[in-house]
Amino acid sequence: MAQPVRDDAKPVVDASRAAAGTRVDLDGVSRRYRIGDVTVTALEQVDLHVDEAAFVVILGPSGSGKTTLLNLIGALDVATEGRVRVGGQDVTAASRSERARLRRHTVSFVFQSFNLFPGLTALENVQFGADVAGRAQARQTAESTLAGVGLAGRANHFPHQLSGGEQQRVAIARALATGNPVLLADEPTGELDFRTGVAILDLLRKQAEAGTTVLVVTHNREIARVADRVIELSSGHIVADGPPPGGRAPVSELHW
Ligand SMILES: Nc1ncnc2c1ncn2[C@@H]1O[C@H](COP(=O)(O)OP(=O)(O)OP(=O)(O)O)[C@@H](O)[C@H]1O
Repeated sequence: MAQPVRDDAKPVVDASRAAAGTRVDLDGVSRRYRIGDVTVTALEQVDLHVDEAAFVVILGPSGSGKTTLLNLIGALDVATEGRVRVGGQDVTAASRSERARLRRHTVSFVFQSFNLFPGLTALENVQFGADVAGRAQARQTAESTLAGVGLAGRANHFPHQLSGGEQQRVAIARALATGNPVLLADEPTGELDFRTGVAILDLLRKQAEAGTTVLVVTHNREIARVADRVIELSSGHIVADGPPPGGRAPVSELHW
């Protein structure tokens, strides 16, 4: 049995980066895909300004543009119109190498589909995050981060030997081990049971409190209750933006 996520799990922060704080700004951002004669608009004229160290949840139905939004902020995709800035750096105008540097040192991702390396163990996957970000003592960082998500006992297991939820926790640990100041998570609790999901949310919350700017995509309205701010997307537009109704709830109050 894997260990549960530790209640005392500490956020992983590279103080030299997080202390600088990193805000995210989108101005008039659209993303359109052209497929033959058809144009699909994934995002339309989105303006969004996120403060450093905020814990933001992006809500919306399937196809509303949530993943597209994260991909643009994380420099995995380029806007068709408008400007995306991360920590003041214009991602839209950045060269390929500048975008690669941003992905290494500023923004880390938890993907919906995990994207773990099948030939690396859980620990090696997590250490990869720390190595790519150039962290000193990458091995120790990886070990403590993996323990923080309750998987110290699975360090030498390969992804195919782990359950979906365990793979998700390795993916989260890999993103945390970078120590990057912006964390983007696409449905990070989708594969997790209630208790593990709540513990992971708590870890992400603490990460934001320690200085990381955290944006979490979800379908789950209950998760949104723990955010500082909830942004709702519908058909590529922001249709609501503000604190959760009733104010921010502690993670311990969640039910799902
Ligand atoms: N590479 C692509 N080519 C064409 N259309 C795309 C592409 N990527 C996304 N889209 C379209 O853009 C819209 C938004 O997609 P996106 O993946 O951002 O939605 P989402 O809210 O993340 O959905 P889900 O919750 O199902 O993951 C959808 O209509 C989708 O079909």
